[in-house]
Amino acid sequence: MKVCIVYDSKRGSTERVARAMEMALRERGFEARAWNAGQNPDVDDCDLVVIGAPIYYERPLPGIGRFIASKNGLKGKKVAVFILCIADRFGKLGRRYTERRYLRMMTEPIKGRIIAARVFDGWILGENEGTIDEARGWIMRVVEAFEDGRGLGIEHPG
Ligand SMILES: Cc1cc2nc3c(=O)[nH]c(=O)nc-3n(C[C@H](O)[C@H](O)[C@H](O)COP(=O)(O)O)c2cc1C
Repeated sequence: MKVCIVYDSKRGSTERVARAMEMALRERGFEARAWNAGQNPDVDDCDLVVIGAPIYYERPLPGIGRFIASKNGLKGKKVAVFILCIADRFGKLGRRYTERRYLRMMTEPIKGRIIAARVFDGWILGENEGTIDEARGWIMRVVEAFEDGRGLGIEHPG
């Protein structure tokens, strides 16, 4: 099975998370590759496409939307989506907000089948090691769900 991770990132944290996922998958023997959305990778032969972006000024970085649009909404693909942001830190309201606004902006243009969506706690200065651990764990559970034909639903930090 081949997993393609496509991300956008301005200050590097989303790239770091995408690379951690790529490495975790490869360690377990999966074929996995991470690309910046600007490279516009061909994902036709990918079984699972993982899409990730950070939130800036209330919206995902636009490179990821351009990528999704350029692939006809990833129609016919199984897709997992993740975002990095900080709004999730603000209790129940923050969690609801990240789902209803941020994740929705990621998922709405996708025409493929979304099997998992995940909010990660981002960072501005100083890597968030907890996020890296959670990313490694999440991607393995996503792949298991894919193999079992299940969906994982929406998950938040912690
Ligand atoms: C200028 C700026 C604006 C941001 N705007 C938001 C925002 O509107 N909502 C939010 O939850 N996080 C916001 N963040 C937090 C980022 O999403 C977080 O730092 C993320 O990890 C950055 O990803 P990157 O390093 O891949 O660019 C902002 C961060 C910066 C520096």
